[in-house]
Amino acid sequence: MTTPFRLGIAGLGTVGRGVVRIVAEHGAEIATRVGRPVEIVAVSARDRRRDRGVDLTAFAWEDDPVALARRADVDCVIEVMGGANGPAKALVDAALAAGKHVVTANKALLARHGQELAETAEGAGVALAGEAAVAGGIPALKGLGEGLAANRITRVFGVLNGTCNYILNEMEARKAPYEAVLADAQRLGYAEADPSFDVGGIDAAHKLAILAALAFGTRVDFEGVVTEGIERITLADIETARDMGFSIRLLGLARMHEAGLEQRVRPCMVDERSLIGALPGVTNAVVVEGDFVGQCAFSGPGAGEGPTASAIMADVLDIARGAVRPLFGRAATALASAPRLSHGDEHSPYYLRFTLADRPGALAQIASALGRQGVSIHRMRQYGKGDPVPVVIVTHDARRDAIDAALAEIGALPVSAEPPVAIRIEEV
Ligand SMILES: NC(=O)C1=CN([C@@H]2O[C@H](COP(=O)(O)OP(=O)(O)OC[C@H]3O[C@@H](n4cnc5c(N)ncnc54)[C@H](O)[C@@H]3O)[C@@H](O)[C@H]2O)C=CC1
Ligand SMILES: N[C@@H](CC=O)C(=O)O
Ligand code: NA
Repeated sequence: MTTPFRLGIAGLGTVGRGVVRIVAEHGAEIATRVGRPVEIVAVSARDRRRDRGVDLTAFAWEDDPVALARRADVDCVIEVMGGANGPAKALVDAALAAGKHVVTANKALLARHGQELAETAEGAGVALAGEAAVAGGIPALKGLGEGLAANRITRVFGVLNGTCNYILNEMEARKAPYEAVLADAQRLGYAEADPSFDVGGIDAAHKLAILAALAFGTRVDFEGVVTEGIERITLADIETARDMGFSIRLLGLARMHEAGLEQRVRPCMVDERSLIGALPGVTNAVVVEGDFVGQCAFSGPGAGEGPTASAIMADVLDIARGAVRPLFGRAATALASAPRLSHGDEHSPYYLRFTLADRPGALAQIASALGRQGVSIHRMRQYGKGDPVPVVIVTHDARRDAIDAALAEIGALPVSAEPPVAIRIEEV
């Protein structure tokens, strides 16, 4: 009789439920692939009485997730509670200390504590795996860490937050305001418990920090990700972008320069016909450039019950087969510190939106502030005749620090009715 591989699941929300379903529906095939049964033995969540639409009667219940982590009959703990600190961190610490493998979907935890946790797991000879944490169902970590492992990576970028992609697409399709579409993303189980992590770019920054460590062999540096969300993007920006042949995407990008590691998450305008520009709904994409392979793109569902549970179980199957791989593709203690590229050194063409009082000379003040910072104008357009009136300017290639300085100056002018918005135009 083969020994089963026994799972304990902490968290029974969107993702935890999906894991229960996938084991129930595909248990027999999974056992054939792995060569032994994979079974859930215990679960933990906040409310034992709640009906979650899945049968939990065969599993032991633990009110305390840390107790679940310490159970002698659990080989692998699946952490799908969320949160960088608090119970999720306590659970993972306890599981690793007890010599259990850990599979987690928690990018906040890995971005903040992944370095230390990976060192602990590797020291204990157990797995710490997080495929579900980056780009949901897409095998991004596997693709980068295994499939492309022989390459020197030059750049990694992509759309890493499903909620934002969904919001940007739906705002345009339904001509709906941002708030209504965000409520749908929450109802569909895409958004984080605190959705400001999605729309503020923090969730994508968590994922980018993990990807960058894997890509460049550098220590996880979440604090070094320059982060800007989509909160100030309007339907008018989306429609203007479309008019110019662009889609607006929340793009995460990491690249190693001689001067340091560039890590940024920002709304960007990209060619609407590109892979990134055409991503529908909640779809994510991760594009990796390697020196020998060239460019490889992975795309697929980045959030939701099924895709995330699929990624969790991919890690579980690996571990059940005996494959215990380092989370960052090499020993965590071998990851190097990299200097951060100064954010002002970024450069590209920019789309700038100003909301100006309709007064003689208003445009001249904008143009001269841009000129003083050495920002050259490529196109300019005034929309409508209201007061205040939106004015859009597309620049030639410009340094980010010059754009920021010009915008600070313009935002303080009496003719500025709202703070200006800058969206980078990116080649993808
Ligand atoms: N929903 C999605 O599409 C994706 C989610 N993730 C990550 O997966 C994790 C879980 O996400 P969801 O399932 O969407 O969250 P959720 O909010 O639907 O479920 C969280 C579960 O954890 C339990 N929980 C939370 N705090 C607890 C505590 N202190 N003690 C005991 N139980 C506690 C809750 O009772 C609930 O059952 C998060 O780290 C999230 O970032 C990752 C990829 C995609
Ligand atoms: N909230 C996240 C969930 C997956 O990581 C997203 O929208 O991408
Ligand atoms: Na993934």
